[in-house]
Amino acid sequence: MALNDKTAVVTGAAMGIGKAMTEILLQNGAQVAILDVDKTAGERLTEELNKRYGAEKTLFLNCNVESEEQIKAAFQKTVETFGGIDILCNNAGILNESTWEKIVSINLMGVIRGTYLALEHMSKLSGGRGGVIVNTASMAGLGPLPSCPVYTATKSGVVGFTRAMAAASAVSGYGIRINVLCPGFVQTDLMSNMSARLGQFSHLADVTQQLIEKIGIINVSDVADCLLELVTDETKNGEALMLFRKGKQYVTFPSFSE
Ligand SMILES: NC(=O)C1=CN([C@@H]2O[C@H](COP(=O)(O)OP(=O)(O)OC[C@H]3O[C@@H](n4cnc5c(N)ncnc54)[C@H](O)[C@@H]3O)[C@@H](O)[C@H]2O)C=CC1
Ligand SMILES: CCCCCC(=O)CC\C=C/C=C/C=C/[C@@H](O)[C@@H](O)CCCC(=O)O
Repeated sequence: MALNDKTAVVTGAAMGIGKAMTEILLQNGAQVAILDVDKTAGERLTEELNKRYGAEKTLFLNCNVESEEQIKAAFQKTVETFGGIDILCNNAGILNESTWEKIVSINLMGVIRGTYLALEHMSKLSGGRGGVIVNTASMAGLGPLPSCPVYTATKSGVVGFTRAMAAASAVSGYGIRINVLCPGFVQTDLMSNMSARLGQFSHLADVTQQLIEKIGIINVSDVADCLLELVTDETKNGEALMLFRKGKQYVTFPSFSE
């Protein structure tokens, strides 16, 4: 899939991995709606990107993925501005084991909300052009991170939701491919103040630090490169792409169909 003049929506796009996703999509010719709950950071980034890529290429929309209403309004504005939606990156996420219901609401329910609302614009069954959805999970969605049980649960949920939705899309004829990214540790703000983010599991911060040293930390640009692969490679649907310092790998899951 060539990205020239395609329209992408990225959630949690004001910084970190979402910002890098936005940049790689712009570099490849897409126009991008930048959705984020942080208005100051979102507006600052948009101003910077406007200078580099042209004001008609980006649109900042203040949006909390906990709110169905706000997502709905943001998608509507994107469609009015750019004429449709071809690519959705459900990327917004947090790590704070103390506010566990909020992690579920943002990391898992935010992905489900975003996907269902985007189908109304993207699905060929409802007059859309089809396209591709990429969800950001984590390596923690493939194997447990003992210091973050709820974060692990949300990311496992995102992996399962993506794979089921990809199969539903293929069988139903939505014309949408749906894939999931599973990065290991990435250098972003989410990795700061780790002990505080672990809540009642802060005593496991050292164990996590050892795992970080063992598997390494990657850069946001490594994740953005993998996003581009999942967006452009039209053979990929229902795939989980894991990446950490050692490299990237499509995950093989057990099959129960035979
Ligand atoms: N940093 C890491 O080591 C890894 C991060 N991830 C995942 O990548 C995604 C992005 O994380 P990072 O860039 O590292 O974090 P970050 O903290 O650097 O950036 C997250 C962005 O999401 C926004 N955001 C937070 N809550 C939101 C909400 N309710 N609605 C809309 N926007 C919201 C923030 O304002 C921020 O701009 C998350 O889903 C995270 O779980 C996955 C694997 C590793
Ligand atoms: C605490 C910071 C979380 C950062 C956000 C992430 O999503 C990063 C997740 C990165 C890696 C997860 C790896 C999970 C590994 C498990 O499968 C398990 O093998 C680890 C068991 C502990 C160990 O072997 O030491």
